[in-house]
Amino acid sequence: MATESAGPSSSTTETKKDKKPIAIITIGMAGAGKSTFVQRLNSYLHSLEPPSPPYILNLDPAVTYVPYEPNIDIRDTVNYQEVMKQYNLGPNGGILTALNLFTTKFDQVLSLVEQRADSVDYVVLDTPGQIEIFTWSASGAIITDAIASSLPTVVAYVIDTPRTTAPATFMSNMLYACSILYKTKLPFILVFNKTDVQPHNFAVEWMTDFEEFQAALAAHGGTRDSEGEPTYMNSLMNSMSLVLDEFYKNLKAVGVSSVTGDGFKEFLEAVAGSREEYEKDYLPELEEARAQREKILQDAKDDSMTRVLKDLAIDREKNPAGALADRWEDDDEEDDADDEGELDIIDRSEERGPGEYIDVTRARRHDREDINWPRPG
Ligand SMILES: Nc1nc2c(ncn2[C@@H]2O[C@H](COP(=O)(O)OP(=O)(O)OP(=O)(O)O)[C@@H](O)[C@H]2O)c(=O)[nH]1
Repeated sequence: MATESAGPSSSTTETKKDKKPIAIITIGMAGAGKSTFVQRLNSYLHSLEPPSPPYILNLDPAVTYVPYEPNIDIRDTVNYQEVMKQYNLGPNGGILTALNLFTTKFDQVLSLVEQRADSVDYVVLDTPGQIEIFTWSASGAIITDAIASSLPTVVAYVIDTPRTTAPATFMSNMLYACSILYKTKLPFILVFNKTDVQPHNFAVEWMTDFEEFQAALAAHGGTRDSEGEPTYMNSLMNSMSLVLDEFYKNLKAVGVSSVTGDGFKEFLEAVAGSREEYEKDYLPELEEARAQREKILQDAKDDSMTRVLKDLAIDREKNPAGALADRWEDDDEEDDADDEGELDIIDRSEERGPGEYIDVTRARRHDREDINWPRPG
């Protein structure tokens, strides 16, 4: 691929020292091309002048092959096949449980990402193929919130353009995107992928010109019943397209081909715009929510402390000799210090560890005492 000049967010315009990297969470239906997109984005960023290699996280425990070299790979931490066997789960339950287990260690992932904050411009997350496992699970929400609290974050919603040319499919895809936007409230980019097979201008027209979409809807079969009246589905889609018209105003849309590399410059421009959006809209809300959470936590702590001190005073009054026994065991403190040093997440770029799985089978039997996976809830 030809060497590109530095994109809008690369080091020419962003000083690594004063700008945090931006996190790109790649979400999309199975087969939309997420992994190929991440791979192309990776090679595009490497080809910039100067190169801007991203820090990549693979969060799909079930994927057999990823076309890029992730820095952190969920498969190094959780053995999805073992999780399925161990907890007697099917494929989707296995993926969800593996993601839940990984999420319990996500603070370690964050600290590894933060260590790289000075040297990378982009942190890219590839998510499981089963979109709902990430978008509608508690662990997906925890991971998204954790990343978004720590770095400017944007969601890249990858769409299989050739498969979305029918108005009804297009609309259901947009409704799904809409639900993710309102759930995460993060800056959002619609990435129309596979434009080498199907250019995405039809989608841009439908998003910008409501009447064009109505005409496409009317031209599609099944919109009128035998008496020539609009069908229920047709009326529903008409009303929903009006709702979506409002939603499109909050979105950026770009067309890319993950095969040829077309459109990646525009994608990075959209990402740069999203950073501003994150700082202007998302960050103030986040800080307010965080301050509120901290206040609630502090109030609860103060309340508990007051009650503990009160109980303690009563106890000491009744039993003055017992107060002498109120000491921490030295051993406990040592154990705590050991726990803090434990590190289970592997950064592949620092330490190669093929086969370094955390074997949940053994972990449950306590062969490895440093790892204590919780039971999936
Ligand atoms: N023509 C064309 N094919 C693409 C493009 N991007 C991805 N593909 C193909 O689409 C198929 C699915 O791509 P993946 O990257 O595996 O899709 P995914 O969304 O990661 O799939 P899951 O792992 O199921 O989530 C593969 O056969 C890719 O080669 C593209 O831009 N153009």
